[in-house]
Amino acid sequence: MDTKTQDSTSLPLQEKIVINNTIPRAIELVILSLLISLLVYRVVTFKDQDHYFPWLLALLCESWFTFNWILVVNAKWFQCMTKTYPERLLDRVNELELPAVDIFVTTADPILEPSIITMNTMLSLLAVDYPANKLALYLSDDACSPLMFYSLLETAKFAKTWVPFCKKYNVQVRAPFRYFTSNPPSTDDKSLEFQQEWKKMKNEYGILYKKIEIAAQSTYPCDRDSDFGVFADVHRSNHPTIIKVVSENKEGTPNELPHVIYISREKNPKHHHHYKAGAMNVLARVSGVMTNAPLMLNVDCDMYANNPQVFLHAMCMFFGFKNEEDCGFVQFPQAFYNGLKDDPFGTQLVHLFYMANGVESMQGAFYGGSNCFHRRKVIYGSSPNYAIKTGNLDNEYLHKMFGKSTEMRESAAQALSGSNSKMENRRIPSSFVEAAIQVAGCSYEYGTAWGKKMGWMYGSTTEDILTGISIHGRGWKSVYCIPEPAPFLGCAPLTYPVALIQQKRWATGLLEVFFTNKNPLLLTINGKLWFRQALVYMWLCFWAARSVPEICYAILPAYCIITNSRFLPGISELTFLIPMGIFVIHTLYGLWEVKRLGVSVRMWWNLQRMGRVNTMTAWLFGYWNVVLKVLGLSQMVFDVTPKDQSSLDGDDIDDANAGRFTYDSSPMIVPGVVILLVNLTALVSGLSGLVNIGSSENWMAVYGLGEVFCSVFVTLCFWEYLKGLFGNGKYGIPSSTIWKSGGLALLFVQSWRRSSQWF
Ligand SMILES: O=c1ccn([C@@H]2O[C@H](COP(=O)(O)OP(=O)(O)O[C@H]3O[C@H](CO)[C@@H](O)[C@H](O)[C@H]3O)[C@@H](O)[C@H]2O)c(=O)[nH]1
Ligand SMILES: [Mn+2]
Repeated sequence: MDTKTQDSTSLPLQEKIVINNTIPRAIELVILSLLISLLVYRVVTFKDQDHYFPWLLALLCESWFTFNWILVVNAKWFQCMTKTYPERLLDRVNELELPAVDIFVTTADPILEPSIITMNTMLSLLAVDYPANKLALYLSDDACSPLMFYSLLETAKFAKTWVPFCKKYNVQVRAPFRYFTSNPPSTDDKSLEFQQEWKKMKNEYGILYKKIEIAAQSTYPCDRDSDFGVFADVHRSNHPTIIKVVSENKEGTPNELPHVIYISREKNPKHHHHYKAGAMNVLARVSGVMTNAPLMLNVDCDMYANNPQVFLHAMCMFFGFKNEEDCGFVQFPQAFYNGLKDDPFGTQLVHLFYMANGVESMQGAFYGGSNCFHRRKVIYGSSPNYAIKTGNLDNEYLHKMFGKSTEMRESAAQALSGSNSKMENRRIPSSFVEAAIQVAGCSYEYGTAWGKKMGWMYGSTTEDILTGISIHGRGWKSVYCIPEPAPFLGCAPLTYPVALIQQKRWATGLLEVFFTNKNPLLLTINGKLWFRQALVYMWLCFWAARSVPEICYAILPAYCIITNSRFLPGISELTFLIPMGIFVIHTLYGLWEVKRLGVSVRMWWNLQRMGRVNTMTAWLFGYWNVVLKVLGLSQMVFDVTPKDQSSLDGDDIDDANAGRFTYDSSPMIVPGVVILLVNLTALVSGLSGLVNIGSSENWMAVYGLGEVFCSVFVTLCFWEYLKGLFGNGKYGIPSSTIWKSGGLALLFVQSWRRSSQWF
């Protein structure tokens, strides 16, 4: 063996890099000790207060904030990340040994999720750097849309030239809508042949785009007598299963296209379809009987693969750990190609970076619903290092877990015992269509473990976190992989009402997790979830619950100014330094934290204020949703986030107005407007009080400076709402919302004025 190969085979495929975290940790502890001092101070001075109510409320809120801060400190305590070396992979692993991967793309609505976006995602995945005979691409269409099917047929045809083109010229961005937005490559560095092919490809993509656009405009895009006959007279919420093998790599050659399969699972109003989690379970079963790859990748319809090496990075993780337990799944980050500058609505998840690096030192990344490679056997409920031989799995057990389909049970036994990774087991999808239709039926799951003990878990609108926690609860670890360039890019919400709906769904789903049997504390006691990881899950679950103390705290300063009471120490007292210290250090620390990520100060401020605004509006509704659900009064719905097509139509998004707040009549805005109005009333009444006192008296003694400062701060956080009160058209808050909120604000202020004497 020569030295070169010896070196490269001994080098690791992945490496954990520990990041020095001493200074942040010290600052976090300073903040924590200040918070605790504040609590002690409140308790000690409680009996000296003229007004007990604001003091008590402040104590309760601050106790919660301290608890939350402890969860944050725990989450970020050790920081590390895992680096991958795909260039070493093929020295260590023979291409033939690379495992097969079944790829799942979910879509649910051809209007909210334009099919051309989904098709670009498909194209980017068809063209990844990985042997095509190891891949099968499944598209789940919850809308049962003939347009989607038509688009997929056309896309598969286009892919026959697109994929070889990408591979021949090593194209970096393999989603055509992104690739062709940049100018034609300059002449000097590329050959004439490339120039010509580039133009030809661009032209062909233009034709595909046009075809899909025209089809989208007609009610029924295609000929009823052809392949599309099955779509005639179906209703999206009531129809039989449709499964079509769109393209098949029968010869199993690595340079052809992967298999492409269209699935629209059976729907019937009598059976709950469990939204995305339900779709994922159907995908797991259908792919189980059709191709049964040992690994699966799942992406949302808008998340195209932006880095063609992404599969190789994932394999560095799967092959790089000695112990498979250390790599239950591999999660790639969610980033956005259309992210608005400086994240005005606070939806791009940038600030979760330190949390992600923190859990990487524990059990590992959260499953984020998209951009994740799973082991099939992990999804099938197996525990780490639990060796199963096919013969050991008795039929009764398989029946109870996986359902009645014989093919399903056989394939599950293979997956659990690991025998599906053998090349000899390669399957041809079209010979399993019948079996696949059976397992995609809407009543197939009854009496089985799907959604309860294995598969994607039911019971939360954030099925990702629920599924991830149950995997960690069985003792698996996971890894977060952040290669350059960004592995996947998707569509961020582009308007405020859409961002609100998404935030509400997340907050709802996360709190729902707490009320299932996958509760983090339960899984630590009964399962194998690490205690510290459980605390991080708690931090996540409690997003919605944070709304209540935050709202109380945002209203407190106004209450105090209006009722002439106090919730903070006076400015002349030494103890004033405690809350001031918390505010100043926390602010500067937050600024430094995002600065280290290389984002602008403007973005920091947006994250700050939207952190507050989202908590007090969307998350409050998330909280109510869960309360109603726990009381049995309502059921959850998964509202799909609209994916914006304008960015790929080449319509310049109106730059001046991009990121400007728009409003609809959503009730979620009401609490925000009430908080704003109450604080404005307090500031105005405070000011007019000052005028009456005259200059001779010490006005500082009358109004607590701390309270006024807090009130101004809350107003600044809701500055966009203030603009919305006076805005026109969609930029204005609807007058009905203003009236409702105004009424509520008035009610609060009046009742405080009357009742404050008693507390
Ligand atoms: O009944 C449904 C509803 C949704 N989806 C699909 O689910 C995906 C995510 O939906 P989206 O509206 O884009 O939600 P987001 O809030 O953007 O998604 C984030 O949050 C979800 C819930 O936590 C995760 O499932 C996602 O992976 C994660 O990207 C999309 O591909 C949809 O097509 C379905 O397949 N069936
Ligand atoms: Mn999305």
